[in-house]
Amino acid sequence: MPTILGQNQYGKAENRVVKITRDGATHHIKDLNVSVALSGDMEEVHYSGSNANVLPTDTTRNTVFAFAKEHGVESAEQFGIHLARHFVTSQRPIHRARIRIEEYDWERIATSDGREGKHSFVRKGQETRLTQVTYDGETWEVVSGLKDLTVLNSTDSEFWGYVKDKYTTLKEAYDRILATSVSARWRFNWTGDAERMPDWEASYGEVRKHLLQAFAETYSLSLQQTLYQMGARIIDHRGEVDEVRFSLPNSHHFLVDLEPFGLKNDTADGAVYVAADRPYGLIEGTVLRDGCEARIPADLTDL
Ligand SMILES: O=c1[nH]c(=O)c2[nH]c(=O)[nH]c2[nH]1
Repeated sequence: MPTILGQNQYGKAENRVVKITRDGATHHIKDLNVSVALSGDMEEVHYSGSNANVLPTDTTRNTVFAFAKEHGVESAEQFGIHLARHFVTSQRPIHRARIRIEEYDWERIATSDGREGKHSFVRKGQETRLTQVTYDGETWEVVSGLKDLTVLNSTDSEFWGYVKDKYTTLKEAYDRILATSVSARWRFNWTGDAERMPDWEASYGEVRKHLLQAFAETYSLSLQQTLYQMGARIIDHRGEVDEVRFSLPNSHHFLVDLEPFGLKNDTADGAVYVAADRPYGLIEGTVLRDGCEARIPADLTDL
């Protein structure tokens, strides 16, 4: 043979596992991105196409989710060790398993009365803060905002009572995860008067705070309702802002079906979700101070 097979590995990459454990009303979240790479006696599948030694990548994916349910996720290291040991010791042709795990950290969102939130989280790592200042020699316009502020409520979210046609398959949800990565812009009503210039730094912190608190404290029947509440909370508390526009991807978290492995997986406790990447719902809207004009472009990428 003029060619020979060199190093090779295979598996399922980027399994987005979210596990919510409940300690009464206080929820804990473990959010992992798990990639499995296996190698061993894999010459035949490459040379002749015989799959006799191939544990499907689909099975490696199922194993990740089933292990999250059955054995828990104390730490990424412990979870990785458990998985690697399983693949190498349970499958004769597999000699090496490499489990890579990224873990995303979440912080609790404090409530408006200063208590620590029980089931509302903001992902650690700073969002990007944005501003756009326009001046034509006469008129000032300041629009500030943020993007990539990732938030999650592990309960207090439902979605039901929607229109159903022959293409509707979505099941009504009475207790779901609500998660989004907030992109927002808010327009200041400052007109250039140096005496009345807002404290931009303080304003940013306050707008962000109200946005987060409204997200955490709204019992949500739809992301649209949460959007409106976030905008209204900002307008109600911040006199310097007349208009807020949001673009909110609905980051779907689906309960994984673990029935085939004899595991019951419901929202009650220790639920394991797959954080789906694409497609995602995209909910966008503007909230205005009554009587004010909408000037932020509908497409935030135009700003
Ligand atoms: O909050 C939601 N709003 C929707 O418009 C929608 N559509 C959908 O499929 N799921 C959801 N969730």
